[in-house]
Amino acid sequence: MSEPRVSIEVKHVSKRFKSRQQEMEAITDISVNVMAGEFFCVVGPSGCGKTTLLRILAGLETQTAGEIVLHWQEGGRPLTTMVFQEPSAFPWMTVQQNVEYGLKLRKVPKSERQATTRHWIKKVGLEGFEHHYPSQLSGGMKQRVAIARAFANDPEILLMDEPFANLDEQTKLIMQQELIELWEANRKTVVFITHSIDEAIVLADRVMVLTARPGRIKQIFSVDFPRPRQIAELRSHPKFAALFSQIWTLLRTEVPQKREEVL
Ligand SMILES: Nc1ncnc2c1ncn2[C@@H]1O[C@H](COP(=O)(O)OP(=O)(O)OP(=O)(O)O)[C@@H](O)[C@H]1O
Repeated sequence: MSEPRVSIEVKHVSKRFKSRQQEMEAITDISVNVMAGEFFCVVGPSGCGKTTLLRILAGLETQTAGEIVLHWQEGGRPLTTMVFQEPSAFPWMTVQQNVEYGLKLRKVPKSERQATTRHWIKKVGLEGFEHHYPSQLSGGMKQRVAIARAFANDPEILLMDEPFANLDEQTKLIMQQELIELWEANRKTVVFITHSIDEAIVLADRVMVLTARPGRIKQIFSVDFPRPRQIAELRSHPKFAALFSQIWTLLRTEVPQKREEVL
């Protein structure tokens, strides 16, 4: 069997924010390879630089030191799509127009665009809501629009910044299960930021734990539950509890440092 391909190579990346009053190191010397088709989660205390790292991967922010290499078999820069914590659907566009947006930008022919849009609207359970505007949807439905738009775009790399953080617990569970199923059928390279250890464990192939700010790699855990995964079953698995406890033991040593800093 051939070796899995590296998709994202993060080499000694640091980021320092400078303002007139102060300089602040957000992340320090992060080096990690995310493999093609891997679901890679990042957890860490609030303010440790998770979003900063993701924004650097998306090309929205420039690192102060180090290098990001995105590998793609076809050469050039792979297509990268980001899903944010806040529902990011355009309020003046219908569900259908929102999902279609990236395809339109890339000038995908109309018939293919419409078929792809229909496919993803159905996949995320928004059939019947094609002509609704985001203001007519619940929070969970808006995040479904964002996820459908991201998958419809067919990116090589999907960057997700706490996409379920603002959802109620039941909707979150449903969305996690739906995301797992979509991903298991499509195997994008995903970097997924979360505050939630159990969200990371149910979704990820590996979980990277960062220290308090400036974020450094504390440890990377492999999550070897077989796929396809069923969240409800996983959570009651003894290995789930053991892994949760290992990650929490590491993270809790970081949280007090952060509190003292804030107080
Ligand atoms: N554009 C910016 N200018 C100055 N400082 C910034 C900027 N963006 C982020 N920071 C600072 O960098 C640090 C890391 O922020 P970041 O949002 O990456 O953390 P995070 O781990 O994603 O936090 P949270 O979990 O609370 O969302 C914070 O102290 C933040 O205030």
